[in-house]
Amino acid sequence: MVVVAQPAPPKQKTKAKQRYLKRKKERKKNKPKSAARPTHKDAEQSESDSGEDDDEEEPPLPNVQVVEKPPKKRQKIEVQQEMEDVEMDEEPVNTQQQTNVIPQDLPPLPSFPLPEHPDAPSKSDLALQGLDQALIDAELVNASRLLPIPPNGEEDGGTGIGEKMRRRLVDLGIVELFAVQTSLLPFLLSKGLRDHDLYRPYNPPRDVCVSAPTGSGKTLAYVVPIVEVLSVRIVTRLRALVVLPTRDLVTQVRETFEAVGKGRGLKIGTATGQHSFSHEQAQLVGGNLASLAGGLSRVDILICTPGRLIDHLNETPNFSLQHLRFLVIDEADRLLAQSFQDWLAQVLAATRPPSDLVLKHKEIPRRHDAVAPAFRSLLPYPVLPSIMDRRESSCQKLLFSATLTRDPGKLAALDLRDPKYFIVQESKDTDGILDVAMDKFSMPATLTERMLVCESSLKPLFFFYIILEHGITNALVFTKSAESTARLVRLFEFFESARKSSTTTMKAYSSDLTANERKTILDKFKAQEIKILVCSDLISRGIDISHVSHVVSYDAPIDMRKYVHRVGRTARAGRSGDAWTLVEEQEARYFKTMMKEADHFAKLKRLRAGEKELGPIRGFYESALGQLKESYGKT
Ligand SMILES: Nc1ncnc2c1ncn2[C@@H]1O[C@H](COP(=O)(O)OP(=O)(O)OP(=O)(O)O)[C@@H](O)[C@H]1O
Repeated sequence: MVVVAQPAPPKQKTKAKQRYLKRKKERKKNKPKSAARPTHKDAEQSESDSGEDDDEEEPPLPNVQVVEKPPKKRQKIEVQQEMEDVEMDEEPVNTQQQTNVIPQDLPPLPSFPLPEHPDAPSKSDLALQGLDQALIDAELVNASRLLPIPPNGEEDGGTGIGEKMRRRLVDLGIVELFAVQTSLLPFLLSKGLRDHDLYRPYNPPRDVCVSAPTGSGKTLAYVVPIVEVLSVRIVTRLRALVVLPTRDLVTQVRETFEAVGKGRGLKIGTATGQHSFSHEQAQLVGGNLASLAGGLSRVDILICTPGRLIDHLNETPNFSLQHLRFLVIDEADRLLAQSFQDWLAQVLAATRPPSDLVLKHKEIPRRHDAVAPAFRSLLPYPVLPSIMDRRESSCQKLLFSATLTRDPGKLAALDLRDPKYFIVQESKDTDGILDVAMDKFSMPATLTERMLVCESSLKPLFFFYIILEHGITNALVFTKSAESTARLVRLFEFFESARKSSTTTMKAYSSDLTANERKTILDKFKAQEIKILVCSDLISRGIDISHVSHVVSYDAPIDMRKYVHRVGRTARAGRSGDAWTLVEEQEARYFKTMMKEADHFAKLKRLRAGEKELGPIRGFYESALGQLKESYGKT
């Protein structure tokens, strides 16, 4: 059925529109006749309704009746709705028109790859960024490298050491050089030194940083060259200074110097605060004349802790570092972390000539090596070849550690001169430079590592279990404090008496004891009269006791450096060793993460102990615990 549309009633015009239409009519009237075209009234009407201001006349519309279809209102709204879903920001559009213009057979839009986020740089990439060039150029040394020492004859076999020293080493049972020594000795004992070339003011030596695993022979790597070089000296001056973090290490290194330097006439001194200050002063310097040129040293080599060194620098007359040919910082990362009175800055300043000092004639000794070359410009007369020649301090800094820091701030404080790095790595497959950059440490290949996760309240029981079950003796046991050490030893004594056993002797070694008590205990342990020594981290670094076959971390170490040094008390010099770590359940996650970050977790054997294992000794343990409570109650 066809419906004839009724014309819509005329709309009410606003005053503004009426004014507009009037002006429009007037404009049309004023137009020239030729330009005018016939218009259709309806068209004019619709145009004016649309509100467009257009002077162009519409072509005449045919006079037809308009037949309109019923409006598809609902459909239109739906389309509009869809559009809104898609483009929220756009103006509503004439959807009808739009659908009309989109051709149906368009090819699909090309798809572009999604924007990609660049991968975050790996930890290793980050570690290598901004790395010191000296570290990048490090000499990598394979830990398995050995070099036989020819005992007799002119040929040194590439070791760089003289005949006398070779004979001495062989006498000490050292018939081959360990990896770190194979590189360092020839480097430090370059040709010419044996021709009485003590100082090299015009061609000063390069400083050295060494990273090598625990027990790999770092001590001999500096003791041998120092003895070799200083043996040519005429006047006794303090020419080698070895700084170590603890008194026990000072004693140990002194013994090595004495053994290696036997028959060379070098005088060796120590300063640790173990003796009175005046006693130490009398050992180190002679004479009453203050500021005697070059100091008046009684020792060629001084081995000391940083605190006591600073005391002597500040308060001992005639104590001078102007002659230093070697400054050794062993356990360097630990010492550089120690800011005691800014010891390093004070030591370095003392090796350089002061700007305001001029030596007087009577102070000037006659022997040619009595005043260090770098200090000779202070003399009141020119010294050949010319006073204007630039002479640098010949003090060569040697840094050693199994966990060498790469902290640029700490290394910068050392003011290293053209440093040369040596990195000893256990495996050929690892990247030693990257490992140092990422604080991943090389361990002795002969070390076996185990961990045992335990309930914290039963930790002593687990500890006694591994001692008995695995026959642990000749062991160092590390705890977190002196108090914890004392308690564990006491509990073990009660445990042993409950078992009616006295085969295993266990003693505490801690800062609670006097220096003499500690020495006695350490000597007994070295003589194997004491089987197990329980200690805090006091002796976790550097201490070299060859028969230590086990290390137990009763309290798990809180950082990787501590772990490396503790476990490094065994498996030294190529011997095998076992390291155990007891990890409380609540610490397990942290400990595992620490190990994983150091790429070391896979090396750990994980062990368990349940009631089946612990049951047989639980009764003794509970009895010991009761006795311990009672004894603490009494005290
Ligand atoms: N060439 C060698 N031949 C035989 N034994 C050696 C040799 N070099 C060193 N040793 C012995 O190896 C042991 C470990 O040496 P040293 O104490 O110097 O290790 P280290 O690298 O300083 O360890 P740490 O990092 O724990 O201080 C010592 O007993 C030392 O006498």
